[in-house]
Amino acid sequence: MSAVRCRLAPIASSSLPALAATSRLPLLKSTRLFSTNTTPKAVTSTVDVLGNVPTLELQKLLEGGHYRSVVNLCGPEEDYISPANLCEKYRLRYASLPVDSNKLSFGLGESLVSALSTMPHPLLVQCQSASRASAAALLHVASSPHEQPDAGSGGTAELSMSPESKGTFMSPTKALKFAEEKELPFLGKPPLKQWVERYLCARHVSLGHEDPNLFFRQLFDRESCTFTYILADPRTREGIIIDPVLEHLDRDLSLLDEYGIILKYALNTHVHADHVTSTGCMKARLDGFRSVLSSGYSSARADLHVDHDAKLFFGDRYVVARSTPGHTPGCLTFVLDDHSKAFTGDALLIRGCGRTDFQSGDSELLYRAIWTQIFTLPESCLLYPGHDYQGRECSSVWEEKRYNPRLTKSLPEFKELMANLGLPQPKLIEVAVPVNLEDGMAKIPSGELRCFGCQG
Ligand SMILES: N[C@@H](CCC(=O)N[C@@H](CSS)C(=O)NCC(=O)O)C(=O)O
Repeated sequence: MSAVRCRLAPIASSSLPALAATSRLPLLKSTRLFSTNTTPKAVTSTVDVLGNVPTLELQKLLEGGHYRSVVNLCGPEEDYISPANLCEKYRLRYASLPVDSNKLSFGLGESLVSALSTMPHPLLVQCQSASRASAAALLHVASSPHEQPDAGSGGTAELSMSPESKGTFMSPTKALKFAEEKELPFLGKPPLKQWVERYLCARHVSLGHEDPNLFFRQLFDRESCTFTYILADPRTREGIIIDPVLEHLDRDLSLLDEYGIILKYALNTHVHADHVTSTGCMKARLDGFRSVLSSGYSSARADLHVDHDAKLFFGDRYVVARSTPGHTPGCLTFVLDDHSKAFTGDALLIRGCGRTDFQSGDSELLYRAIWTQIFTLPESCLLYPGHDYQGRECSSVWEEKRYNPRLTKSLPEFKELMANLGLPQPKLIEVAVPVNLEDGMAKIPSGELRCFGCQG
């Protein structure tokens, strides 16, 4: 609440000065025009928004006994008719939460959501033009499950929460659709609209992902900037590892041991060109699991080749393989059963994507795969890439659909861009590709296959 001034007026005592209170009402300080939003607009059944209106009109609204509280978003420097005295007169709760359109922050959104949910309803939210008020009301709707339209309570099915979204927070797209249907005035103010979108996105992707039925760790290799992931069912202790790196075999085996994980599968999202997988060597050190690669690499070595839609179970949980070719022909994205997380390998990177200039890469295939197989996941789905070169850890479908500078281009523009990236070849490509085609094994002079690296 530190970002805003919040003054909650106590419910007035029984001895209310009648006419005296009216005479204390501040006069209009200038000839500023009143808002065009002079009648309350219902955002929900208990939250209305209103612009700046003349005292008598405000009085008529508040004396009727309908509202139980008023939240005023105007700052002290603005010309407006303060509802404070009228609230005192009619024994309504009153809060002043100035919203400066030049200082819109996440914290401000949190304060507004908190105020609008705790003030007694029916509630009137007011500002000059009802723009800030309608933005605040939308944040409240998106954050409050009981305020959200759903099929069961007469709302449109399209606006209802998807079962995959699990949490109680409305998706940014649904919330904005709701705002459009209601013709909320903030939509006409770009800074307010952008603030609302960003607040909704940040809340939406950060909620509902703490899953007590999933053990999850993200690990990093600084040399190749590769991410490795461990997932397990905490009940059965069965788990998987995705894209393990040879140099970290000891680290990963120790962690699996310390976590008490019974490894079922070691998955490679594709045949890597920049580092050697540890899946082959891991098999020399740990029993009971199978290495996995796409059936797109039918001649490559792996214990299991999987097709698009294959489910890989660990305990009661599973990931589904989705074919996302383009960086290489056999790239897979592994999607968690509840669509809360997806492991995109080198198909989709944060604000980027895998290069398509070697290993039979195909930029058109990649573009189509990302749009059809990844961007169709719920917007709240967290995306965990195979690499990040700029210190980022994860993203979401919502973010990448809007902010990925490559994938937001048209297909012809994307193809043009990908054909001219001009990146140097990965330093290890000549070594890594042949070894990874053998599941991280290498032929020793006698022709036998041994673990690459340990040669054991
Ligand atoms: N400098 C690294 C290789 C960097 C690189 O080419 N990364 C690949 C994924 S690993 S094959 C990629 O697709 N990058 C896309 C991009 O836009 O950066 C090395 O020498 O190993």
